[in-house]
Parts: sequence; C-alpha cells; structure tokens
Amino acid sequence: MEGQLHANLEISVEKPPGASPPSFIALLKVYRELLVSRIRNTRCLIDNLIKNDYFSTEDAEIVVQFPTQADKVRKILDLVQSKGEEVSEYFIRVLQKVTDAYYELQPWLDEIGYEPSENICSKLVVNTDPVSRYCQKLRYELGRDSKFVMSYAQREEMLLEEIYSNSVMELVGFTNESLGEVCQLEALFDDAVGLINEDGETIYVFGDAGIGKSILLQKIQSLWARKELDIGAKFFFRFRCRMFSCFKEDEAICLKDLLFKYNCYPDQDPTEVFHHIVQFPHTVVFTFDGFDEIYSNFDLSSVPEMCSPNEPIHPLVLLVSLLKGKLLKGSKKILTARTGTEIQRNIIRKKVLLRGFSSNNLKEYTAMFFKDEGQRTLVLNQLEANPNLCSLCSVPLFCWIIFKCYEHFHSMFDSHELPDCSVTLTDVFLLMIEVHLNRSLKTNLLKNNTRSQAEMFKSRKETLLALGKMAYKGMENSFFIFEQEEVSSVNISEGDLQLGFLRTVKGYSGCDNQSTYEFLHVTLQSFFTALFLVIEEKVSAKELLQFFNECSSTETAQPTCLCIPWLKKQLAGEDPFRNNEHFHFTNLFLCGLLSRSKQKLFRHLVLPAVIKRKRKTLITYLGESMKSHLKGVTRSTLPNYNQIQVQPNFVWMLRCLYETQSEKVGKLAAKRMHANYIKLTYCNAYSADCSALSFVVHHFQKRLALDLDNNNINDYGVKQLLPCFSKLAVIR
Ligand SMILES: Nc1ncnc2c1ncn2[C@@H]1O[C@H](COP(=O)(O)OP(=O)(O)OP(=O)(O)O)[C@@H](O)[C@H]1O
Repeated sequence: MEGQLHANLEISVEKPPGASPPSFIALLKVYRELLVSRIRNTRCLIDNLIKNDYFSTEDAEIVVQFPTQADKVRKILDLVQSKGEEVSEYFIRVLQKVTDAYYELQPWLDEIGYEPSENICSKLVVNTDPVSRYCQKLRYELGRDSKFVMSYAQREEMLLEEIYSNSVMELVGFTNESLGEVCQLEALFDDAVGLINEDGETIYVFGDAGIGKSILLQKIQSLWARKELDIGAKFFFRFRCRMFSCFKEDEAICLKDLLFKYNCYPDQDPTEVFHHIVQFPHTVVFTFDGFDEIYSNFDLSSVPEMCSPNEPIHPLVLLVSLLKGKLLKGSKKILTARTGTEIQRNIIRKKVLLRGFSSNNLKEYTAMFFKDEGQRTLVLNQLEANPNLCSLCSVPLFCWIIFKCYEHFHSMFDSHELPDCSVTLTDVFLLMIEVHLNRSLKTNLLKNNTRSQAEMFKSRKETLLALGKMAYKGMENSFFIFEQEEVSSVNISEGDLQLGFLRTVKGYSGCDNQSTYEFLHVTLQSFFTALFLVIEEKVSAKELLQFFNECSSTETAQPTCLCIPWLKKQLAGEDPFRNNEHFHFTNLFLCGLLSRSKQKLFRHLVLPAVIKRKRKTLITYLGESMKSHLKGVTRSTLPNYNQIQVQPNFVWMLRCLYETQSEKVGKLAAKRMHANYIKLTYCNAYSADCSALSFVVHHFQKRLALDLDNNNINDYGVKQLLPCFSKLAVIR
C-alpha cells in the first residue's frame, strides 16, 4: 500500500524546473499515510508548534484526546494543513531537525529533497521527545563510562583508546568447530556470518580468564556511544552478571526498573521511554558480562516460564527471559562467560571464541603500551628470546601484568630484565604483588627502593595475610564481592586498600551507602587465597587441599550454567550457576607458592617446618590424584601405540604439575601415564600450556606421539615444544 502510494505521489510532488515551490500542504496530503505510520512521537511536534504560536493550547488539547498515536498524527496533520503553507513547512522542518525522534523519516526527507526556506530556518526547533532525549543521555553516559579501563584501583586509569588492541575472535559451531574469524565488531551482529541457530537470540562470547571478554564489551559500548558501531541500535544496556547474585531470594523488580535503575534513568517520562523499548525491541542491545559469575540459591523452577514486561519478578527470571527472547524478543544480546560454562543450545544464536593475542596482536599491543621506542625495542627483543613469556602474554591480562611490572621496574631502576626463561603464572603474580607493594613506597617519604622481594613481602606480612584471609573466606563461599564490614572484620586498613589490589564496585543493591569491594581480577582473589593457605600457620592438611576437592567433584558432574530445572534435570542441592575456574587457579597458585624455588621468599613469612609440612601434603596429594586421574582416562591399544585420551581437567593437572617446578613430580607423571600416545584434543589448552607439556614430556623414557588438535596453540606454543621435539615420534 505504502509503495503504491509512493509511486503515485512522486509524480505529483516532483518540481519541474523553474516551477513555483512545491506546496507543503499538498505534500502532507500525499504522504499522509506514510507519515501516520512512521511518526511515533507527537509530543515533540506539538511542543514546537505551540512554542512558535502555530498551535494554541486548545489545538494541543484536541490532539491529545485521541487514544492512538496514529489518530493523534492524523489530527495534527489536519490542523497543520488547515493553518496554511508556513505551518505545514514548519511541521516538515521539525521532522528534519529532530533526527533522533524521527529517524525513520530521514530517508523520506532525502527522497523528497526537502530544503528549508530562509523563513523556516529562522524558527526555533527544540527536541522534547523523551525517547530521543533518553537515547542521548544513554549515549553520553555509556561513552563516559567506557572511556577508561580501571586498573590499580582508582589510582590509575588507562584510556581504552590507548590500550585496546585487536585480539583473535573466532566464530565457532556448537561443537566449537571453526567457522572463520571475526574481523570487524559489526560482524558479531551480522547474520550473514557464523549464524548457527536462527531461533536463538543470544550471541555467546566465551574464553579463558583474562582473555578480554569484559574489555571487548567495553569496546563495543564505547563504539556505540560514539555512533561508530553501525548496528541500528538506539538503546544499549549493559549488565555484569555478578550483580544478579546480590539480590535476595524474595526480591522482585520489574523490567523497567532493571533497565533504568541499573543503567541510566530517563529524565522525562520513563513510562513512555519504556513503552517505546517494549514496542521496538530490535532497537535494543544488551550486554551481559560474566555469566559464570552468578552464584545464587534462587530456584528458577518456582516461577512460570513466561513473564510480562510489567510484572515485578526476581531479577534472575528477567535475565533468563531476556536471554531466551521471552522478553523483548528481537533485541540483540551478547552474553560472555568463561570457557567451560555450559549454556543451553537453544538460546544461542552465534558462538564466538576469544583466543587472545596473536603474535601480531602482541606486537601491536607492545607498541601501544610502550610509547618510548627504546623501551619498546628492548621488550620486543626480550619477548622474542623467550617463547614461554610470549605465550603467557597471549592472554591479555597476563600480558598487561607482565608489562606493568616491567614498566615499573624500569622506572625505578632504569633497567630491569623481564623474568628469566622458565616463567610460571605464580612468578607473574608474585611480581605483580611486589610491584604494588613497591608503588606504595613511592608515595612514602621513607624511600627505600632497593628492597628484595623477600624483604618487601616480610615488611607487609600483615597486609598480605589480611587480604588473603578475606580472599579465602570469599573463595570458600564463592563470593567475589565484599562489603565494608567484611573488609574491616579482617583488619584491612585504609592504607591496604590504597595498594590497589581491591577496587570499589558501583551500584549494587542493598549496599547503597557503604563501599563495596572486589579484587582487581578473580585470578587475583585466587592468588591471595593460595597465599593465605601458605602463610597462615594454622591451616590444616584438609584445609590446604579443600579446593582440589571442589574441582574433582566436577569431573563427574560438569558445571552447568542456565540449568533451568524445567528444561534440564538438576542434581539436588546443586548450584545451577556453578563454575570452578577460581578453584582451579587457587590450586595452581598453591602449587606454585609451595614450590621449592619459593622457599627463600617464604622463609621470613612462615616457619620453614610449616612450609615443609604443607609441601609434603601437597606433593603426596598430587601423586595420588594423578594416579586416580590416569585410571579414569580412556585407553586404547593401537599398533605400536598405547593411547590415552585425556579430558580438559587433565590440562589443569598439567598446569599444577608445572607450577611445582619439581623434577620428581614431572618424572612421576611421565611414569604414571603408561602410554606413548597422548591425545589432548579439544582440551582447551593454550600456548602457555606447552611449557607444562614440555616439562612432563621431557621425562618420558621412550619416544612419544602427541595429538594437540583443536586447541589454542599458536607459534609460541610450538616454540615451547621445540626443546622436547627429540622425545616426540609424532606431533599433531
Ligand atoms: N584486547 C585487549 N587489548 C588490550 N588489553 C586487553 C585486551 N583484552 C584484555 N586486556 C587486558 O586484560 C585485562 C583483563 O581483561 P578482561 O577483564 O576483559 O578479561 P575477561 O576475559 O573478562 O576475564 P574474566 O573472565 O576473568 O572476567 C584488562 O583489564 C586489560 O588490561
């Protein structure tokens, strides 16, 4: 109908050369139905017509009496036309100037080639449309909030622009088979690439801890705010999933409050803005960061699957309904989670795997990070010489920590070598702690920069213990957010807070007046937990190993997120949002901190006999656990080969073994495998894991076949395997 109208009209409004200007009254008549269907906001038109004395208050009252938007537009058109050419032109001028509110009419304005006359140009047009005012506010606030990346608490913020580097993003299928790389962020939303389920509504982005999921969302947010992300979205709402754990079980809110209170509140007419959102969901983008971080006892089975946009209900129900497209169907949604978090297939539209920095990305990032050319070359050379360090750097978080430490030592001592050849994650985190403690000295008048790492740790033992205690208490209950009370109860002082291991979190319910804190990164909380287990003398053998037990239980039951009871059977008492990576990291750091090479460091913090006891407990446990783990693997006998097919948990075991840096442990692992063909396919191993592999392979007596297909191993990984190539008969 509209198309037909168009065709007829183009003839009547076209202006022959030299003819008198077109009649605006005629134009409005001809395009009447198009205008009626596309004008969604009458208020802004009425306000402007009144402001210029084209409309009286009575005119306005007549218009608002009509119940539907379409009838209101019809009445305005009638009135405007009856008032003559000038008013009719002014009407079109308002549509042209308030682009946000009348964006759907912009192509039409181009089509009719409207150019305002001088007289109309001099008339004032103001944007009073609450929806477009809200869009502007949202853009402004999201732009402001995404400008900086928080680090080192509030003391140092980096401009996103100055640190964001591209990383490898891969579109994958349901079983993680590659469907090609994402080159431009717009492609994430483009159905032409990587679509695996057209009924699904959610773009699922996953990757390891610190791989850059949050920063990717921040980048998308920043581009959207600057109108540099062309995906047709007027609204952008971002959530950290962690927030949903803060609500009590009996709390209920409606969708409107969830959107506005936790993002940005409309200055005018929230009801109309919300109504617009409900009517046009395809103009909305949501980002939900860290699905694995939801910990809640809320029983989703106690609520109906359907929910209305107006009814107050538990926020988790709103979240699930949004993700499934039961609410605001058609809105764009990106959900991030750590690798291994299971998400129901039917909600997934596309799957995107983040793989961290490629070697080129790392070079770009290095160039961005080190502005000084001399320093940059030095770092690039050192990276080149140390593939182990390079592969740690393929995880952007670790790269940032390493570079930050390097920068700091460089500024303090004028030159500092990057850590030596064999670098473990524990080394990196110890270095990070040292740098933070050192920084506090910088602001101290008592400047003594020549302290060793051991002295530094000794002088701040109480601080480390206090932070460790809080981290540990949180870890036991899977809490990542701490209220002021908890901070004070473990004696963390104001000065300790200043060190920057913790940062404040904004906008959590129930904690309005007081500050709420979280560790800079979950891996840091894991590190402090392990540190506490090592330096607190009273920790028993059972307590020392408690997080290993947490992890081993998942070998039988895989962690499952969004395990909604009415769709999937849930084990009694099982937390549906359980994810164990923070425990894995705690165990890994425990192995690293109790390694022999760290004895010197801890000598001053805890009695050597205590360390010895803990170390023995750990090594015995590792031996036992290796035995039982290897009993459970799938074994097959091939001609000339005894093959074992291992699971992703095996990679965590390897990582732990490597952190111990113990030859004895490495030898034992090689012996216990009783195999000469190790199949490590689909184990989510990344390049740094090749150091761990190399560490164990090195101890094999006979030559070995190694299948590493479908993992995340790049050039760096291969370089790390080079030293053990002589032990390998076949490598895939
Ligand atoms: N593309 C990138 N460019 C530059 N720096 C990055 C990039 N990605 C990550 N980083 C660095 O790594 C840090 C951690 O990244 P981010 O918080 O996004 O990881 P994550 O994948 O969300 O981790 P987690 O699963 O633990 O929440 C950032 O603060 C930043 O310093």
